[in-house]
Amino acid sequence: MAVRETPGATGAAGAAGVPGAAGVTLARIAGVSRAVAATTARSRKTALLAEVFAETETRPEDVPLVISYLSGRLPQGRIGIGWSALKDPPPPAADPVLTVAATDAALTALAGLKGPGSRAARVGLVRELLAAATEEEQRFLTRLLLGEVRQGALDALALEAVAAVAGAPASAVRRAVMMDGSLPRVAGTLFAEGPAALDRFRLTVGTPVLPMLAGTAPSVTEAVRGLGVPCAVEEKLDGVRIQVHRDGGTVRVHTRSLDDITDRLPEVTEAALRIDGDRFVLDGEAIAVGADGRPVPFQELASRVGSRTDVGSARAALPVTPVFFDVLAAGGESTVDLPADERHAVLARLVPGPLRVGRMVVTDPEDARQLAAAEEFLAETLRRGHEGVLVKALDAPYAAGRRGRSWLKVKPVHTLDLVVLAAERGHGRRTGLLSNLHLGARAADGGFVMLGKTFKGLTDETLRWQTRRLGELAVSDDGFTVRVRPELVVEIAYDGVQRSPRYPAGVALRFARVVRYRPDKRAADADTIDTVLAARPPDPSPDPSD
Ligand SMILES: Nc1ncnc2c1ncn2[C@@H]1O[C@H](COP(=O)(O)OP(=O)(O)OP(=O)(O)O)[C@@H](O)[C@H]1O
Repeated sequence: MAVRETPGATGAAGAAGVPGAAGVTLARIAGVSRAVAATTARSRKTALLAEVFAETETRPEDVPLVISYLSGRLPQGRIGIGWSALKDPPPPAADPVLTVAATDAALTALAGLKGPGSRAARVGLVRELLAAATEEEQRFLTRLLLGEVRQGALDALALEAVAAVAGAPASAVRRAVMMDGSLPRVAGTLFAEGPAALDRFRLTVGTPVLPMLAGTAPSVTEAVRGLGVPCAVEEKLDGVRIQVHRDGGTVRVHTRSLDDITDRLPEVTEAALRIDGDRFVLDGEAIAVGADGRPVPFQELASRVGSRTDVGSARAALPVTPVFFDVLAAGGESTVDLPADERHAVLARLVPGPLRVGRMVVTDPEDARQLAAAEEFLAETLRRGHEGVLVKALDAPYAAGRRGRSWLKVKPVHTLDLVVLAAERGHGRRTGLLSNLHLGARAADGGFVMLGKTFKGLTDETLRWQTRRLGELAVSDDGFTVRVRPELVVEIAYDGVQRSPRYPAGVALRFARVVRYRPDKRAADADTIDTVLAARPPDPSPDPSD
């Protein structure tokens, strides 16, 4: 494997970290990463990024890699390299000649190794890669491979920098990214082909786009008043988000993270084929309703969606129904830019009433009687066993992939989506299993702040699953606590927040318990420490578990 470019190929400019024909070096990325983290000024960060993007002019194929590495993502996803393979690096190279392209080639080769002996081969390849890296590059690479390069806010800055360098309006780049879901990919095309290529990133029936997400509001009244415009108040159904694409006789069903689950939910395909229309994209929720007419708990539904085997008997045991609340395309034409009330009119023409979410409309956000009716709608929705409501501004377009300010969810049960930072080995009945989870919220600097631990709420099946999964993510193990790459998101119920000097934020969760894992979320989607503190004021009573 050739991970080292010959110094002659990069020339003097290459040695200084500026790309020649061979491309951007890892040293350059490590330097920019450090400089961006060290400045708080947004404009300076954007300028630093624009500078490095401009250097890829002769090699636009490097742009996706530069963006991915700077934001701490590996295009290969998980590659099965843990701390043990990285802790004793070989002597570093003297000069920075390792390019991002060569690094990517090495990691692709490494990720492709499977089967017996592959672990040793992976370790061998990683050592070869490290040997080609300078000391600074080794440090960056190690952090990258362990998932420690976290630049949460980088994507928005990188988008502005990409637009500036390519001479395209930021709004056009943002739109393309919404449709494609990947800034690295959009930037690569933009740099290679110019701004006209952005037109290609349009919503097309058959290609999933990231769904629009909701913010949170403490009450219906505050949500409606906060939006300040006519709103729809819709049932919040507790199921699995589905995006259904029908193109003639072909239907594809995608999850919120764009996984294709068509084969697992045949009922959804059948329902989509019964709709009177042939080229459309619908956004909704797959729910399961019990014999009593109430929705069944999400966990049961999740195991149905998660299992690929024996769909037939799973379906017989727990049939699901799609319920739609938005339309992204109809008659083959994108509707995402239409305001929500027009989209709803399209939805109502296309989808029969029983397959549409229950809703009411508030025409005047200051009208006390309408607000009272909206509060009553929430109460009634909860009585029928649903989770809460979504309040949606009727004048807003569909903001794919964004936690829009025009959708606000209101639900009484507060849970947090936290990231598993580590797990302790269990004892007694749980010997041999990873049990007590260390839970972290996202911090402003891209890291995580630990807020507590829990081993409650875990079923035997979940314990076995998490032991296996956390083992794969392990970065260190002192025999008691296994630290992991911060990737798994878990939904936690809790009774409040209390002061606790033992935790870095000075607060800890009271009676935290696991509700469910959220495989549909990434660590970047987890709740922030600010959300946690805003949701529940610290309680001055001491931590009973201290
Ligand atoms: N009427 C509805 N409109 C939009 N989303 C709905 C609706 N009913 C249920 N949902 C679900 O609620 C989610 C919206 O909340 P949000 O975007 O915050 O996702 P989330 O973080 O998964 O929320 P939660 O954990 O509260 O379910 C959607 O992803 C969708 O799955």
